[in-house]
Amino acid sequence: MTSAGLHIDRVSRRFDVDGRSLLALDTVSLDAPAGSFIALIGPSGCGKSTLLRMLAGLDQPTSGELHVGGETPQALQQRGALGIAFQEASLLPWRSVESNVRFPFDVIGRMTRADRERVREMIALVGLQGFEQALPSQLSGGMRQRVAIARALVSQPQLLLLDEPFGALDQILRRSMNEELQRLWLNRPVTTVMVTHSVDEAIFLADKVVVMSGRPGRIARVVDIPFPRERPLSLLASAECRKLEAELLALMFEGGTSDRSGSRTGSERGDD
Ligand SMILES: Nc1ncnc2c1ncn2[C@@H]1O[C@H](COP(=O)(O)OP(=O)(O)OP(=O)(O)O)[C@@H](O)[C@H]1O
Repeated sequence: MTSAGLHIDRVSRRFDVDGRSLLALDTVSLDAPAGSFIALIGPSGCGKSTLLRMLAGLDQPTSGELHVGGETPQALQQRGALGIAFQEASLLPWRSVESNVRFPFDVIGRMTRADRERVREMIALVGLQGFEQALPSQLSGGMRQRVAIARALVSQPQLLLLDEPFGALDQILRRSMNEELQRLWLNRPVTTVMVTHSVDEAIFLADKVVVMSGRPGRIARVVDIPFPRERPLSLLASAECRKLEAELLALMFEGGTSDRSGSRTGSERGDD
C-alpha cells in the first residue's frame, strides 16, 4: 500500500455548547503531497485534535471536505488504511503486546502469513522483541507508546495520525522516541499528521509545521522546515534550530502575524 496525499478544503466545524454555537475550526485548507510529515502546533483549544479526529473519520466537518489520496477518511478507515496513535497509548489491557500490535488485522478480519510476519517485524523494529507476551501493565510508559506506534504502522497505512503520542513521557524518553519515530518513518515515509505541544519535536520530525491560532481555530501559517534528514538530535541545540523555534513560538503567541515566508491559508488570502 502506498502513501497518500492530503487535501483539506475549507473545512469548518461548529459545536453546540450550552445552547451557543462555537466555531472550533474556521475554513481550514491544507494540501500536502504523499509522504509528507506535517506537525500541527497551536495554543490549547485551537482545534488541532478536532482536525485530527476529522482526518481519522471520527468526526465530520460542518462544511468543507477532507480527502486522503482522493478518498474520504471514512473509506480509508474502513479498509484499514489509517494508522492512529494518541497520547494515552490506549492499548487493550487484556491483550499481550503481540495481540495489541495484531489488532488492526483482527478489526479488518485478515491475517495472512505476510501479516503475521509484519507483526513480528514491527515488534522488532520498535525494540520489543522478548516482550511479545507481556501485558501493557507490565510495560513502562515508553514501551507502551512503542506498542501503540507499532500497532499504528503494522497495516502499512496510507495515513498516520499521531495526537501528542509522546506527551506523557519525560524529556529524555521523548527525545529517544522522536529519534525512533524518525527512523521508522524514513524506513517507509508514510504521510503523517502529528499534533504536538512541543515546538522542537515538530521541527525535529516535520517537513511542514502548521501553526494554528485559536478562537476560531485557523491556520495562521505553514512553515517549511529546511533541515535535511536524517536529523540528529544535536540539531535541536543548533543556533539555526533555536532561531526557528523562537519564530514558531512567536507565531503561536501572536496568532501568526510574523512575516516569515510560507504558504497562506484560504482565509488569509481572503477568498473564503
Ligand atoms: N465534542 C465537542 N463538543 C463541544 N465542543 C468541542 C468538542 N470537541 C472540541 N470542542 C471545542 O472545540 C475547540 C477545539 O478543541 P480541540 O480539542 O480540537 O483543541 P486542541 O487544539 O486540540 O486543544 P488542546 O491542545 O488543549 O488539546 C475547543 O474550544 C473545544 O472546547
